[in-house]
Amino acid sequence: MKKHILIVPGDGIGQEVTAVGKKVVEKIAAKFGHEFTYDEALIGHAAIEATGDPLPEETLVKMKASDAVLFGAVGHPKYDNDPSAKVRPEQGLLKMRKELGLYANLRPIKLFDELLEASSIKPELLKGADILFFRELTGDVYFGKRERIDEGNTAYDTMIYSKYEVERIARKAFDAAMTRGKKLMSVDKANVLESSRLWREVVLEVAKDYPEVQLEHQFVDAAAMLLIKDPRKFDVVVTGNLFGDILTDEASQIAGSMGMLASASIGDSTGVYEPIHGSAHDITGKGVANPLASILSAALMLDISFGLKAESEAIIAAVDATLKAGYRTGDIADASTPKNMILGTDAMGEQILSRI
Ligand SMILES: NC(=O)c1ccc[n+]([C@@H]2O[C@H](COP(=O)([O-])OP(=O)(O)OC[C@H]3O[C@@H](n4cnc5c(N)ncnc54)[C@H](O)[C@@H]3O)[C@@H](O)[C@H]2O)c1
Ligand SMILES: CC(C)[C@H](C(=O)O)[C@@H](O)C(=O)O
Ligand SMILES: [Mg+2]
Repeated sequence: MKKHILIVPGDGIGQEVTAVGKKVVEKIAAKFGHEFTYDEALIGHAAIEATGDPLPEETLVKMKASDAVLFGAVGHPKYDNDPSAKVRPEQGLLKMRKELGLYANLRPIKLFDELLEASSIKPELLKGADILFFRELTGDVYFGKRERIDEGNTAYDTMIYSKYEVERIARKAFDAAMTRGKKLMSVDKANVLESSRLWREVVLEVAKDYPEVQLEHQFVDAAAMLLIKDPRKFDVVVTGNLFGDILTDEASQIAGSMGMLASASIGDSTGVYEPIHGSAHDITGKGVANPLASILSAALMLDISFGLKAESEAIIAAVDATLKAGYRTGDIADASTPKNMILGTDAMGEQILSRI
C-alpha cells in the first residue's frame, strides 16, 4: 500500500517520542511491504520560533495533502508562565483540529496486564478495564466566544454546543458501542449547564436509532469519581471537549501513565494521531519519556486511516511482548522493577522494533 504520512513532532518530548513512533512505522512498512513516504512540518513553539505562527500555512497545506498525520505535542514553559502571551503554541493545535474538522477524538484506555502494578489504583479493581472515550474536539468552551471586559478585570469563556455537533460525535460513539459491549455512558453537567441539557437531549434522540445499546448518563463530577472507584464499569464514553480532556488525563492512571495513552483525532479530512500527553517540560531533553503512547498512536493510524489491521496488531503485540519481557520506562516502573530493566526513550523503542 502507498501512503504519505506527515510527521509533526511539535515541542518538548513530542520530538523525542515521535521520532520513535516514526521508526516503528518504517519497520512495519519494511516488514509488510508497504511504500510509505514521509514529510515533516512545524507546529507549536517550534513553529513560532521559526515563523512567528504556531500553525504556519505550509504545515496546514501539508496536513491536508497527506494521508495521515503522526503528531507529537505542543507547549513551552515560556508561555505557561506568561498568561499575557498573545501567541501561544496551543493555538496551533486547536487551529489544526478546527481546520481539519477533527471533531472526534478517540482515546482508548488500554490496560496492559503487565502494568497492573504500575497504576495507583488497586490491581483487583483494574484487571480487565478497557474503556474507549469519544471526546468531542472542535466545540465547547475551547472555541466559544471569550473576552476580557471591565478594563481587563473580568474574563469569560463561552461553553457552546450546537445540535449537529453533538449528534455527529454521539453517532460515532453509538457505532463504536455496537462493535463492543453495547454500553455507552454519556457524560455532561445537565443539572447545571444549558449546553449540557442540549447535549443530553440530542444523545437521547440519537439513542432511538440504537435500541440495542444500553445508554447511561452521568454528571461529570460523578463520572470522575466512578472512573477511579470502578473503572471496569465503563465501556464506551462520549463527552464534550473540556470534560473529555480532564477525564482522560484522569483515566491515564488506569493504564499506568500518561505515557501510555494514544489517541486518534478524526473527522472531515486527514486523521491526526497523537499521544494524549503534552510536551512534558519536566522531563524534556532527559531521554526518559515513554514512547509507547506515540507508538500506539501509530498503531491507531495504521488501523483507522489505512485499514491495516494486521500491521496495527503487530505493533500492539510488540508492545505487549516488550512489557512481558519486563522492560519499562521510568513512568511505568514499580518498586519491583530491576534498575537495568528501566529504559530510556530510544532504548525502549529499540525493544519494540526488535519484536516487530
Ligand atoms: N496535545 C498536546 O500537545 C498537549 C497535551 C497536554 C499538554 N500540552 C502542553 O504541554 C505542556 C506541559 O503540560 P502538562 O505538564 O500539564 O502535561 P504533560 O502531559 O506534558 O505532563 C504531565 C505529567 O505527565 C508526565 N508525562 C507526560 N507524558 C509522558 C511520557 N510520554 N513519559 C513519561 N512521563 C510523561 C510529565 O512528565 C508530567 O509529569 C503545556 O505547555 C501544555 O499546554 C500539550
Ligand atoms: C494543550 C491543550 C490545548 C490540549 C487540549 O486541552 O485539548 C491537550 O490538553 C490535549 O489533551 O490534547
Ligand atoms: Mg489534555
